[in-house]
Amino acid sequence: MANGEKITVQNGVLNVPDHPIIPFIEGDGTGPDIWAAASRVLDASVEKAYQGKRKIVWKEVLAGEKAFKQTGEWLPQETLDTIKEHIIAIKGPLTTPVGGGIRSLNVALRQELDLYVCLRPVRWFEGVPSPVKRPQDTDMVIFRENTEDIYAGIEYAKGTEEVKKLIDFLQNEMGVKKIRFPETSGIGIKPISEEGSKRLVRAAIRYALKEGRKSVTLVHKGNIMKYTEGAFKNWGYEVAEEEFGDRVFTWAQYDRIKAEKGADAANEAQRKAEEEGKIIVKDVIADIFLQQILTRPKEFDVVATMNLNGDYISDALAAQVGGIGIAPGANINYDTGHAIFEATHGTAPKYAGLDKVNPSSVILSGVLMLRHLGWNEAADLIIKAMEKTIASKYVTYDFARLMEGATEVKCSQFADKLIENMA
Ligand SMILES: NC(=O)C1=CN([C@@H]2O[C@H](COP(=O)(O)OP(=O)(O)OC[C@H]3O[C@@H](n4cnc5c(N)ncnc54)[C@H](OP(=O)(O)O)[C@@H]3O)[C@@H](O)[C@H]2O)C=CC1
Ligand SMILES: O=C(O)CCC(=O)C(=O)O
Ligand SMILES: [Mg+2]
Repeated sequence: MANGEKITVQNGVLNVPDHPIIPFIEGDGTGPDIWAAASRVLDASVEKAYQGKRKIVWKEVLAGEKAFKQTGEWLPQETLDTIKEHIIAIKGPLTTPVGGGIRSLNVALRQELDLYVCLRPVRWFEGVPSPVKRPQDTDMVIFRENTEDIYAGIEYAKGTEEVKKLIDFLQNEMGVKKIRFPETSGIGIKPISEEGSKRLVRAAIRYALKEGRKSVTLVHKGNIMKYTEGAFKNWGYEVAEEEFGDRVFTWAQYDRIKAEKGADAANEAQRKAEEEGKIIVKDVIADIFLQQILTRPKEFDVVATMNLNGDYISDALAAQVGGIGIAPGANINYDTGHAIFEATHGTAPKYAGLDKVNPSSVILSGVLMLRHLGWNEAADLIIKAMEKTIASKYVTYDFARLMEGATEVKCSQFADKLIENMA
């Protein structure tokens, strides 16, 4: 089956042939260097784990600068169709200009395929340099909503007809008096829906139950944005209690018990729930969360949040375990089975073509993909090789500059060493 076969889905369950065709986007900037390294590591792990019985058949699809050069389009329809058809894909980073130009292709891919969960696990590998004293205490899994929020792209530039119309509507029909400088404002709109929030929190709770995690924390700024972020929190508690009633204990329940029977009774109810192995569903306001992940990381486990908070939190948490050179991710629709695996970081343009940056984020995104396919033996080989390689201080520049006695290697050499360490 040299040409490979398509992955299919039935009732949300993947059917993975031994030679699945998996589309990949190489990415812009450092993408080509990283992808060359990552694909070699993924292939080697599959070869070693299954002795030739299984093999990924890679199929390149175009997006970003390479697509624009070859087709005149940034995100060709053919790319979207191919990914839709093959269910699973993996990608390198794509450039988004700031303050004008094309809108994010990364966001477009997520929205077009309705990949509503951006899953970003954050764990520490022994030996990785970190700015915190106990990086091993950070072990969280971010569920970032991936299709709504200000990422919906409803935004109008200062001085345009659109923004004038919108401001006029807000002032004259909605009675808005608080636009401080109406003549020179741009306006962005933040849609957050009940469906979008509930499907995200549902996925986070299911994950927590399946993986034996202890808590799901809803992170929001609901004190300020009451009907978007505050509503997200309320809908999160609703879905937890309505759909997972006997397997969770929520802080909304805690508050009700406290109001009725006092704090001791509420504490006792939570203690009992923890003892019974129930998932604690709690919430925290986003600003203090960013302090507490540093000061009390052990208190957080699965984190469910909206798009913008999730974007900030992803990079902040990645820093605690060694930075975005080692921060993987997956964009998933749990209903259709579609998923695109990608790193948390971007194109790091100043390092493009230097064979320099850390390929671990895309490699670990590949590990998430292998696990998603059920190919755990290959995934385990990569994790073991990564642990061994980092422990031997054979690392790319980002880790080398923070480690004593490290051997700094190129992106491709790091991949070579991982492959060697699979043996
Ligand atoms: N999903 C995606 O495709 C994403 C795309 N982007 C896009 O990428 C472009 C650049 O964004 P920018 O904000 O500079 O963020 P980047 O993540 O591209 O880079 C910021 C810094 O992070 C470090 N870094 C990034 N990648 C690696 C790596 N593989 N190994 C080691 N260190 C790494 C480097 O730090 P240092 O210089 O200190 O070594 C780099 O200068 C923008 O167009 C942005 O929109 C951004 C995020 C995600
Ligand atoms: O699309 C982009 O350019 C940025 C995306 C991003 O920051 C992310 O995926 O975390
Ligand atoms: Mg980001």
